[in-house]
Amino acid sequence: MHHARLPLRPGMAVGLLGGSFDPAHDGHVHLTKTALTRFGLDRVIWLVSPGNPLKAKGPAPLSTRVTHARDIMQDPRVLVSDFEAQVGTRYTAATLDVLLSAYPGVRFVWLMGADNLQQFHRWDRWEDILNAVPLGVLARPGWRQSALHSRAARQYRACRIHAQAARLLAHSSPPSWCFVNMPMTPVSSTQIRENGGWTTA
Ligand SMILES: Nc1ncnc2c1ncn2[C@@H]1O[C@H](COP(=O)(O)OP(=O)(O)OP(=O)(O)O)[C@@H](O)[C@H]1O
Ligand SMILES: O=C(O)c1ccc[n+]([C@@H]2O[C@H](COP(=O)([O-])O)[C@@H](O)[C@H]2O)c1
Repeated sequence: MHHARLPLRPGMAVGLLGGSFDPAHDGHVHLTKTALTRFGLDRVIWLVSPGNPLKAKGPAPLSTRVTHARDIMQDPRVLVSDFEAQVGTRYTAATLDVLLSAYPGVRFVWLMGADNLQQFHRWDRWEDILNAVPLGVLARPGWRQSALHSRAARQYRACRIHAQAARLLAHSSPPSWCFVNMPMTPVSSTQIRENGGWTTA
């Protein structure tokens, strides 16, 4: 399980944004900047997935997606990484197992758009994820209500941190989660692919 060492130090609050990034777009940038500010994070790592386990169709080649993501996301606090391919994981729970043991003392927070919270209970070992790291959820067009009524949200209602206390999230003990609104960026990778803005040749 060798990987290029990530530049993280104990005590840092580090957001993890997993995604296909097929391709990366302004919505991802916007989510990341909002998360840095609202959750008081020191760093965000984009974990460019080798392939979402729930999606049947494979994405564009990993190196293409990483290169494009690095072009789009230019902020010294953000690192675009192919960590999952390096360590051979594609399930989030497994990725977190590796990260938590390799970087003790780092305060990881798993970030996601509200659409992902809605189907979060279908992820492999989803309750292990919630028990491993705090979860920071950012609103996305059309998904606020269904996300807040999702199975995970209902089951873990008591562990929700109010948006006004979002800066406590990285310092809270899991299970904990926080739902933060942000100005909507109505863009998606699906839309870009359908408009021919991204070719997977
Ligand atoms: N416009 C957006 N606003 C807020 N969150 C977003 C936005 N676009 C993507 N996200 C979030 O970013 C993460 C990674 O997204 P992903 O790479 O799947 O992009 P996507 O646009 O959702 O792709 P696709 O359309 O192929 O499903 C997910 O947690 C997703 O919820
Ligand atoms: O671990 C799982 O079972 C799982 C199921 C669906 C999605 N994920 C992760 O969620 C992130 C968002 O995926 P995607 O394809 O919607 O961009 C990405 O890091 C995936 O690996 C993880």
